[in-house]
Amino acid sequence: MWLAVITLFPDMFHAITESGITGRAIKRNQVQFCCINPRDFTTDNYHRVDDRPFGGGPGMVMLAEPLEKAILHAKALAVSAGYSKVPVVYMSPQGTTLNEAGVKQLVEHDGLIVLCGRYEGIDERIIEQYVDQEWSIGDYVLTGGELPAMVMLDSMIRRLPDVMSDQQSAEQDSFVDGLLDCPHYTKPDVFNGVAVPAVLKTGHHLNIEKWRFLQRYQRTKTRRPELLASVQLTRQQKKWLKDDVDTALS
Ligand SMILES: O=C(NCc1ccc(CNCc2ncc[nH]2)cc1)c1csc2nc[nH]c(=O)c12
Repeated sequence: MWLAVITLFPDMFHAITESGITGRAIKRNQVQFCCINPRDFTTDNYHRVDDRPFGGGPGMVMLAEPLEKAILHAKALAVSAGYSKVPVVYMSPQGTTLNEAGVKQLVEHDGLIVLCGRYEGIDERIIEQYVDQEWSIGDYVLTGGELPAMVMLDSMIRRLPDVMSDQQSAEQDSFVDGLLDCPHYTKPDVFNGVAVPAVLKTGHHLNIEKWRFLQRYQRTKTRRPELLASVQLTRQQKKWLKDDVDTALS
């Protein structure tokens, strides 16, 4: 996947390019990643990327011209890399709140240009003339769009084929079927006097799968009941639930 990020703080992106699964995917060239700094497209002596808002008010607004040049440069890079229609995504508090469905849609594209704002935001004419989608990562205020961009890109990159060591673990992600995750345990058997649930050491895979499902269902029901509305249970899972209720009532 071809990715270009437009940002005043390219060094921040070392967090995803230099380590972990995302760093490996970039090193393996499963992802082509670059940062483009609007400041490199300024022509004034002060390399201005922002200015005061028309109409007054606090803070500054990112200037349209350096952003436009950066976007056009990113589009030119995409074309020369063989990608024609590359959407422009703007990370914005006014955007749609990102979720797994949104990530799935985004990672279907061959290429993406991600625009990160700072200050109070960017000149509205850039949004009107160049932005295809606006995404937020939640209703809390941050200092810029870079961390939201990294959150979104991390979630996208792990979904690319052959990026996750065990594709299955990616598919079984709790958010894929809508349920929260079950508890996980590893050595030692007993930690501070607390033992691992016995079923996990039986090697009885069906019982283990049943236990894990019931844990996930119970956790979702207790912590995020609203998620249950969009959960599709398999016939087997429905039977396990029935068994569990019968056992509880017996
Ligand atoms: O650029 C981002 N944030 C920087 C930022 C923060 C505050 C303001 C000023 N807003 C004034 C206002 N808001 C409502 C009414 N008046 C502008 C820009 C950002 C990108 S995606 C995302 N997702 C979750 N949270 C985020 O902050 C972000």
